[in-house]
Amino acid sequence: MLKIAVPNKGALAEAAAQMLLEAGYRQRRNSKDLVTLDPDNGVEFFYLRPRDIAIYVGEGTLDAGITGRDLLLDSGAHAAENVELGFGASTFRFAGPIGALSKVEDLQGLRIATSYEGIVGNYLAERGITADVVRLDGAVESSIRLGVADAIADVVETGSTLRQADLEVFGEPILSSQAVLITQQDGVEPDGFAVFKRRLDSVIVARTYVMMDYDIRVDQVERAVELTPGIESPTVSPLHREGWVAVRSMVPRDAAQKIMDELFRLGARGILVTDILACRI
Ligand SMILES: Nc1ncnc2c1ncn2[C@@H]1O[C@H](COP(=O)(O)OP(=O)(O)OP(=O)(O)O)[C@@H](O)[C@H]1O
Ligand SMILES: O=P(O)(O)OC[C@H]1O[C@H](OP(=O)(O)OP(=O)(O)O)[C@H](O)[C@@H]1O
Ligand SMILES: [Mg+2]
Repeated sequence: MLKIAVPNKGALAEAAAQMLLEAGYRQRRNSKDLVTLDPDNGVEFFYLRPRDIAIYVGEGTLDAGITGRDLLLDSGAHAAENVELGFGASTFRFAGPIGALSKVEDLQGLRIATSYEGIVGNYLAERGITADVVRLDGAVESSIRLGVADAIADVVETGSTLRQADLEVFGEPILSSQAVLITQQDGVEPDGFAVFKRRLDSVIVARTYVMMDYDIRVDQVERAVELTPGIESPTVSPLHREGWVAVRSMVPRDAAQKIMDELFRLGARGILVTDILACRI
């Protein structure tokens, strides 16, 4: 039985469960459940704090897990990223009172509040900066106003929490994070892991692409398929109407409208876009 760690709460929990459902796995019905067995698929899901997931996977107690790249790096666990899952995106940044700090070197000798002691400690050490890292559990943005820190290092998604606290980011982003599938570093691939990973990869493809169908005159088909090359190759089928063909191809979702405009300009008609529910590429 494949043992998979899933965030039990926090920013990644809902999206992770949703992705697993779309991949055809059973998920817990009650948000208090600690474990869910999916015997049909040979997987057991363990709902754990996202910060702890890399530890279980690194120790080999669990085969794989979903967590944030920032949490994985912060943990220092013996686990590695396997695939980016395309949700939970954020950056990890330094911030300070507006106008007070402009570069990472300005942190020398200051107090920096963060929940990510590992990442911040390594980042400063690599740059030869000595600062006092104050470890807090959350609501880090309040720490400067409340007098326990001079700067913070925290997750920034929309930036609205920083604005509320009259803080601004400075320096380069420390890292870009998102949800990732992790496995033990240098471990043997667990039984059944290839199928599990393929299912998640397929959800990502189904979310990233749409199916596009259109009719086009034969003399324009070469130009049209240049716009819609698909992943392997587009399907071109004859139409009853003389001199026309039907084309079917996967296109990136975020480019679909622009491609439709260009196809229309080439004379394509009956251009239809549909969602892909599931796939194996
Ligand atoms: N807006 C966000 N706020 C916090 N974490 C986010 C956000 N967007 C993405 N993440 C990611 O979620 C993970 C943090 O999850 P975690 O559950 O520890 O924090 P949380 O959502 O702040 O939960 P809590 O504070 O309730 O424990 C990190 O990988 C982080 O990059
Ligand atoms: O850039 P934003 O969109 O504002 O999101 C980032 C904020 O959200 C998270 O806090 P959360 O609400 O999880 O509270 P916490 O600090 O107590 O964990 C994170 O720690 C930041 O504070
Ligand atoms: Mg939080």
